[in-house]
Amino acid sequence: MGHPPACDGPAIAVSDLRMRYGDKDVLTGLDLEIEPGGVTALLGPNGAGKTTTIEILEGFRARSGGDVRVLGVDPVNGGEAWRAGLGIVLQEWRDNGKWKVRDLLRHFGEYYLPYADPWDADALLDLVGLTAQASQRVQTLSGGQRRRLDVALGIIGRPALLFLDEPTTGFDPHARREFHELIHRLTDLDGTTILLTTHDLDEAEKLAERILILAGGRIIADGSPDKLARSAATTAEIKWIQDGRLQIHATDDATDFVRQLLATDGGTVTDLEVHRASLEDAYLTLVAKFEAGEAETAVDAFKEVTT
Ligand SMILES: Nc1ncnc2c1ncn2[C@@H]1O[C@H](COP(=O)(O)OP(=O)(O)OP(=O)(O)O)[C@@H](O)[C@H]1O
Repeated sequence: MGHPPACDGPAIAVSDLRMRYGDKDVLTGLDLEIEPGGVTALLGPNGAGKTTTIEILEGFRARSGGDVRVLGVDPVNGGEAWRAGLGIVLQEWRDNGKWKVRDLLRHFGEYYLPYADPWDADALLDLVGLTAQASQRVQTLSGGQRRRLDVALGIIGRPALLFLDEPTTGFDPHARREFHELIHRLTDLDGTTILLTTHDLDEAEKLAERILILAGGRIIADGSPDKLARSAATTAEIKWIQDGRLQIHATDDATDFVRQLLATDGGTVTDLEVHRASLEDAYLTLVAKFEAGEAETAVDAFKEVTT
């Protein structure tokens, strides 16, 4: 027994998902399909509806309309066995402070016994890098250690699908890098499907092979970080040093420009750098276009480079 029963089809299948709070439409027809395995990042400005979407997928929130299947089941009807297939790491929770780390993990692991073969607490502590803290009380952990414990609690039942809501908020760069390695290990080791929300574009680029951008109540862009970055601007910035002076040039054809530069410079060019638009550039451009009412232009620009 490894994973709890997973489905054969997509891990997540959503069509025409709608959510209205009072008279405010937050989701207005969201379509989404995620195949098992890999990391998908859900991005979007504050208030776009990321948490709402994730909560609907987790079965914590009833939707206003549309069709949703998570591990083949409508979350509204998801029973305990279905829930055991999900791992959930919420934005922040501060319970269980007096528990010792290993004891808390063992305790949580027992809940999964009817459905799955949970991680052994010590093996999991090793995986998340908390072996040295095993006998400490939870309230004495640092922020980064606490977050790693949150992840351990989220994955102890070997979920087929893991939701991470802004997992590295408040991490220092070292803790962030360790966390990213942990996420890679999870997908490599267990084939876990991961859906994460983040405001950190750099993190999305490092972790996810697929990026979804939510704005105006639906997904306005969907593709790899690389393709998304290229959608924003085809212009590259080229920097180099020549005769001891920094030179900067913007061009649509970086390869051709560099070829010509090197062919004609007589060997004096050094420190050559080609800078393409980053995912952050692409994201900000897309969302700005969207908010300026140029939704279709923004989406079309993205489609051009992804199809
Ligand atoms: N229970 C609720 N009742 C009424 N409105 C809500 C409720 N929950 C969320 N909203 C509203 O729905 C919109 C989307 O909120 P949500 O938290 O899903 O966005 P988000 O994309 O996760 O935002 P953030 O990036 O700030 O976390 C916001 O305008 C929010 O005020």
